[in-house]
Amino acid sequence: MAKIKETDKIVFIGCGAMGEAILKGILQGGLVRKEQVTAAVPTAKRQAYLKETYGIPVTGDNREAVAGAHLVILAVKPQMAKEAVTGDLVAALPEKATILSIMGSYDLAMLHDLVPGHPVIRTMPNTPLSVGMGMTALTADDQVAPEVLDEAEAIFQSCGETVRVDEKAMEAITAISGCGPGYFFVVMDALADAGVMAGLPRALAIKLAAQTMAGSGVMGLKTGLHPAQLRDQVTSPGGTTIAGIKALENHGVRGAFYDAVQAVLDRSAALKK
Ligand SMILES: NC(=O)c1ccc[n+]([C@@H]2O[C@H](COP(=O)([O-])OP(=O)(O)OC[C@H]3O[C@@H](n4cnc5c(N)ncnc54)[C@H](OP(=O)(O)O)[C@@H]3O)[C@@H](O)[C@H]2O)c1
Ligand code: PRO
Repeated sequence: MAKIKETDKIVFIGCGAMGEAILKGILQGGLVRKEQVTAAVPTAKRQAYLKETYGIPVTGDNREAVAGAHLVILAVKPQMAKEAVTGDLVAALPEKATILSIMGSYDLAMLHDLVPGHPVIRTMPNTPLSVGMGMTALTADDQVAPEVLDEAEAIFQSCGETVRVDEKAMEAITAISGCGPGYFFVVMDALADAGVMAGLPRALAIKLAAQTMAGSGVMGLKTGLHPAQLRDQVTSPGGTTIAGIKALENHGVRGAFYDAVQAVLDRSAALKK
């Protein structure tokens, strides 16, 4: 894993759910010292929380935050980007600062318009980052120095897996791993509800559903087998699982996922207009 120099300053513009997950990963992973990180968020409550929890410098002034920055992580909602990254802030950026965005549906061209003259890295992480099990895709323009891209990747490796991709894959990746936790929590909740219907206490039903989802995911990763082969291992001929799968197929479970991914692609395209 690439090292981040002790003199390099990392700045978060916005530090909510995702920013905090990344912050926790890099501090706990020992990638940076807390003095090297600054977060800028507008509300006093969030500022106090971040300062108390992580002991990092926190400010409400984005311009002040980026002074001396090596890497600026844009972790605001895409709708807030223009409010957070003003012309004044761009003017205050050190000449060599690289911009790393985690904003969904915000492509490299839009990032260049937002922060002219700076190398930009676009990423798509996901919420399991907060428990060290994230999946992050990265893409960069050709102005990004290879060692800075290595550092960016190390940031996300401190809280999960990473993959470098061509930008044209980013929207599909958003629809699979970026939004995927949302789909799986719906499935987890539904399976737990069905367990409650079958007479299980709620807490037990949720634990069974969650551990089964986690275990199935790890099996997929560790065995490298095709999901259909893993499914076959559960389905005894004439047994119970195949009866359950038939019911899921009758309800169009596969079609539902195709539609979900297409809906994300459509929404992403609409958000860019
Ligand atoms: N959540 C996901 O599953 C996910 C996955 C991949 C990528 N993303 C992307 O990650 C980004 C952040 O999402 P999130 O879920 O972390 O959102 P979030 O929890 O709402 O955090 C947004 C942060 O931005 C801060 N903020 C708002 N206006 C600001 C401004 N003008 N200047 C500086 N900071 C400002 C907020 O500060 P206060 O707390 O003080 O209001 C908050 O800390 C989004 O662009 C999203 O597309 C999210
Ligand atoms: N969550 C963000 C959204 O819902 C981006 C990908 C995952 O827009």
